[in-house]
Order: sequence, then structure tokens, then C-alpha cells
Amino acid sequence: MKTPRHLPADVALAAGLPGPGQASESATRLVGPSRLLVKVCGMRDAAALAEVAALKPDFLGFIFAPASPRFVGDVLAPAQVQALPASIWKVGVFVNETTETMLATAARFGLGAVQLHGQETPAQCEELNEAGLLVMKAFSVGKSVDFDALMPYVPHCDFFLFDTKGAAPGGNGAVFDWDLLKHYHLPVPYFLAGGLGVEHAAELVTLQLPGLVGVDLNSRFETAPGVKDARRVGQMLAALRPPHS
Ligand SMILES: O=C(O)c1ccccc1NCC(=O)[C@H](O)[C@H](O)COP(=O)(O)O
Repeated sequence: MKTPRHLPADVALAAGLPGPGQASESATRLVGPSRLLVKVCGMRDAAALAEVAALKPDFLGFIFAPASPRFVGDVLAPAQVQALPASIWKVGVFVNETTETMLATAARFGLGAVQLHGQETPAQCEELNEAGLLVMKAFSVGKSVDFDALMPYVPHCDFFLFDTKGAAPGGNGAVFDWDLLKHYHLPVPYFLAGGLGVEHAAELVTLQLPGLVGVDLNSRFETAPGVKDARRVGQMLAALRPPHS
């Protein structure tokens, strides 16, 4: 499995990924004991942001797609995002945005990562990755996945994210058939997304899917779009993380 280029060594280690310079032939998590990385997406409400950040997820996602009900817009000031603990990786979520806008937004909000939810090309992933951002390319999953079509993205992405295909580019709140990932064979580790809720925790911790390193939580952890329920996020984190991890 490929080492995410821009991931700090401690986060890589927690997820059982090889550290810098430790390439591996295997497409499964390696270093044990390891745990799933957790990304909480669609942060918009300042009070909920503070509560969720205190729970120390690995990643927090901020949506910069104007059509989303979770669009950050002017609701959160850049300083509120910049002030988050350095240990939490801040991810800007974009849909078919220009590289220039994404780089400018990342600089303004102090984001270390971008999550791309549209038809972004491998070349655009490369530009963003070369600019120093961790790149997470999202792919919508319907009835099948063509892994070969993802090959051109491999050199330029730190993570993939598999999400459920639906009416919107993301945040559809529906689960896809995880068995479709059983034959994943690419060297890029990935996050599982799409309708995940607390009720999935027990299955997720024992799930043996090649390449799976993290989960993405969104609409099933809200009291309203963009307003995360810290109590439910806390329950999920407790269920996903072994004690003392
Ligand atoms: O959540 C959105 O509104 C959204 C809109 C446009 C692009 C991406 C979006 N979300 C990105 C995510 O990472 C979500 O967490 C992912 O789609 C899963 O959401 P859900 O099915 O609600 O758990």
C-alpha cells in the first residue's frame, strides 16, 4: 500500500499504514494494532464544531460547494477553522472547482487537505498534491466499481473515498454494497462513506476490506444539515476506537 504523501507519521501509524519510506506490497492495513481513521464531514455550525473538535476526530471536513446545505459560505470565519487543534486534519470539500480557487480557499482557512467530489482530473489532483495538499478523490459507487478507471489517479492521490451514488454529489445519506470493494487492488488507501451511522460501528470495526483505512461520518450525525450532534459522534468514536488508541 502507498504511504499517503502528506499524512503525518503518527496518523499513518494509527491507521496501520506504512510510514515514510516503508513501502508495502500488501493492500491491507499493516502495522498493528491499528484503528480506522475517522473523518467528520460537513461542519458548519460554530458551537457543534467546537464540541466535535473536542472529541478529536482525525479529520474534519468543510464543504465549499455552494449547492450543498452544508456549504460553509460566510457562516464560519476562516479564523474559526484555523484555530482548531493542529492534530485534526482540516479538509476542504469541493465539487468541480478550479485549482486556483481551491488553493486560495485552503490558504485562507488553513486547510491541509482537499476532498474532490466532482469530475476532477488526475492532472488537477497532481497540481493540488504538488502544491502540498493531501488529496482525497471521491468516487460515487452505484451497482459496480471499475477500479481500472481509477488507475490514472493513483500517483496523485493520498486517499480515495468511496461514497454512495445519489442525486447529490455527496451527503446522500445512503449506504452502498460494501462487498463491491472486496476486490479492491490499488495501492491507495481509502475511506468508506455514505450513510454511515452508529448502528454500523460493530460491523465496521471487524470489516476486512483491502485498502480500507477510514470512515466518513456526515448526515446520520446531524440534528440539521451542517449541525453535527456531538453526542452521536462521541458514541461512534468510542465504538470505533479501541481503548487507549
Ligand atoms: O454532504 C454534502 O452536502 C456534500 C455535498 C457535496 C459534495 C460532498 C458532500 N459531502 C461529502 C462527504 O464527505 C460526505 O460525508 C459523504 O458524501 C457521505 O455523506 P452521508 O451519505 O450523508 O453520510
